[in-house]
Amino acid sequence: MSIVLADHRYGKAENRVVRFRRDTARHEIVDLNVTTTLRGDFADAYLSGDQSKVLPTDTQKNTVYAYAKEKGVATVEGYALDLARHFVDDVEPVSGARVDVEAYPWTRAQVGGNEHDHTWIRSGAEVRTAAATVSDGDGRQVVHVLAGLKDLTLLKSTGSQFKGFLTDAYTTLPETDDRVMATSLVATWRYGAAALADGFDFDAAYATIREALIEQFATLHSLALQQTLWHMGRSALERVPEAAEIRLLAPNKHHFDYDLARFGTDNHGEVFHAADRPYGLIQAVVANDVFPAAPEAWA
Ligand SMILES: O=c1[nH]c(=O)c2[nH]c(=O)[nH]c2[nH]1
Repeated sequence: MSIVLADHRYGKAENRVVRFRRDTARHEIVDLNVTTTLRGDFADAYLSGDQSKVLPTDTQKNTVYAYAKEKGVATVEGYALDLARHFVDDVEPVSGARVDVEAYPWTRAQVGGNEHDHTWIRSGAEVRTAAATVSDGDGRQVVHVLAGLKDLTLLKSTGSQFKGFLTDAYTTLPETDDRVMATSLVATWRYGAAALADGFDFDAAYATIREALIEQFATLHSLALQQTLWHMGRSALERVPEAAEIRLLAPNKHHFDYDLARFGTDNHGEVFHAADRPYGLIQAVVANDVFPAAPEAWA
């Protein structure tokens, strides 16, 4: 028997970076949660405790903050990419880096009917995400950028049905042709090489995909959440041809008609019990077959 050290990686998780731009009286805010993960020649740190090749996670943290100033955060994807490239290109033992970024949304406070210059209100629960991975291998560098969103909570009060499903001895679910459909969407898409060239507008692509996802959820008469996810993913990739694939993860946040007949009251789809668990968990990967697969982008 031989016990070996298998996969290992390390980094600084959840660096909370708030970056302002104060060049004019109208300030700008970017509010981030940044996680660095490094892979490379670090086995000795585990096997013998030799730290000579270990870039401390404290240094990684400092770099995250320094880059927010030195390189700026023009887009979250670009910032993640700058950091990931730095760790691989400039720190000898590092052969692979992943930088994950979450961006929290703030909207300007309305004061006297006008947007305030330096006061914001934290808006919504929805979080924008980005992840850049850079790895050395076979004499060339492989770069991937993922972008996405999470906690986008969507609900429609009609336009959704679920019937004709498989039944067996344990099936009790009634068929319905008018139900509430709700989810808290996680969507992550991978950009192809064209998006990694300078000048690609990550913000515009993000807005286009977000809009496509919401529009499909709203306008498609849904036969199942599975069908809705397929249409969301397809529409996103059709509208942003630089996106190679999109992964969708959607909890089915069940809303059950509350039985008011017990009290002699009709309930025509007006009063529901919003159950928080268990929930259906529907997932799909939708891909544009023009692009080669890249499972390593997700590792
Ligand atoms: O859209 C749905 N898909 C399912 O697979 C499923 N299963 C279930 O009980 N309700 C639903 N709804």
